[in-house]
Amino acid sequence: MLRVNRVNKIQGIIAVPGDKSISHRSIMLASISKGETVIENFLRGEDCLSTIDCCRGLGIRIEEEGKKIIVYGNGLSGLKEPEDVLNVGNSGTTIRLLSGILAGQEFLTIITGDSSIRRRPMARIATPLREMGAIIEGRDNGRLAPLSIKGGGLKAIDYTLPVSSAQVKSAIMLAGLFANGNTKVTETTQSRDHTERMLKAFGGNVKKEDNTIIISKSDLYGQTVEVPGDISSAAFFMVAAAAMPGSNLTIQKVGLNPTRTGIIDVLKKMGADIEMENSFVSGGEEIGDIIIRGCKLVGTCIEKEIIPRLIDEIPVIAVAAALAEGKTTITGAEELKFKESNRITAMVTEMKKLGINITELTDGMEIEGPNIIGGGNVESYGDHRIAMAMAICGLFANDTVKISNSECISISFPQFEERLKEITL
Ligand SMILES: O=C(O)C1=C[C@@H](OP(=O)(O)O)[C@@H](O)[C@H](O)C1
Ligand SMILES: C=C(OP(=O)(O)O)C(=O)O
Repeated sequence: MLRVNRVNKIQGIIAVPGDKSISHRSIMLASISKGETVIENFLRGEDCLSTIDCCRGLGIRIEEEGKKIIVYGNGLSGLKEPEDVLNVGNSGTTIRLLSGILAGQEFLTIITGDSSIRRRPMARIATPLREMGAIIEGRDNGRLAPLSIKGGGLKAIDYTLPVSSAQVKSAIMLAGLFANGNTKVTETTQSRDHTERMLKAFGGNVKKEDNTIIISKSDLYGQTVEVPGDISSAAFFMVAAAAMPGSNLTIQKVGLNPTRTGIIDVLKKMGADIEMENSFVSGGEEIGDIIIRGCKLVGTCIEKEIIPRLIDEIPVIAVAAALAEGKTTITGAEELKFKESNRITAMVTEMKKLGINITELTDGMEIEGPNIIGGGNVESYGDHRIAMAMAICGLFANDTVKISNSECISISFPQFEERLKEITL
């Protein structure tokens, strides 16, 4: 149980842990590359540790040397049939991206995860991977994990994503590395493009024509990867500082890939005082410091087009909206129903418990502010982003906010409480 009390301001200079999406991808690409990959600032959150476990289960040697992770890649055809079921824990990114790699392997793998993973939709990856030639079975007529995957002999496909999802896009791209011909993936709304960027950095044959990515069989070579700070973790402190007048916070070396910076655009639209400094590029990813000064925010309208650029930040954006003057509407966000929890219902239910004026919509939510936030007991639903968003509510509440099942925070941000203590006065 995490207890959070009201504070007067947010102040300091901090760093947040490594980006979760980039950490997962660095282990997976390194595992199928030739030679060694050294990963710096890898996120030691439970989800990324699950990716390490799964790749070890596929016969890859992965070692921790001080702060670095070293992966001894075996090349494109160097994975081995696992002796046991692979378990991704709570990580959707692990099961979906790894399924793309497993579709390229002639051996059998059975892959599963925790109760949340076993409820999340897998047909979105199984359908295109089957079209490429992989044999994938699962519960509910092949739609739910555990999944069994037997691949090999893949053929390239030309696929338009029916939902905007970087996980589905990446699964097809990774399978495309093992397929004969040019695999094409088209997306109507741009989702995070870390797989495209990292594949290029590892020597992969990948190019983009308009909104279509084209990939073909190519050897990958081990690299040094410097993982930027996770903007999705930074978002919790960004909202706290932006909405609390008198605050002044610097978050150093955060990933500023434009496919991830929707949170900055939205907070600015809400009147927040945010600046970026010391920008540089490493491994094809933009990195920089974010400086936030607190002020009064105003409500805004968030629609479908921007959702993929801030999908994981919506729970904490709802908190910013509760503190802002006027109405905030979030629509076109149905995908939130398929995350670790149904994040629309979870945020609406829990914020209501603290007296916040919030209404559930079929594809989002509507929040009328500003609210006087009360204390009380709230639930995390075992969802790290819900737990941290509710903790940010506590910083503004007139009594203690107690979040049960808050251990799940270690899935993406094990040092969340420590960092929060460092910046609150
Ligand atoms: O590719 C990734 O690393 C991720 C993609 C997003 O999921 P979807 O692809 O399901 O939108 C996001 O919500 C998740 O936290 C990480
Ligand atoms: C949805 C998330 O992750 P995943 O899909 O990897 O479980 C998240 O981190 O918010």
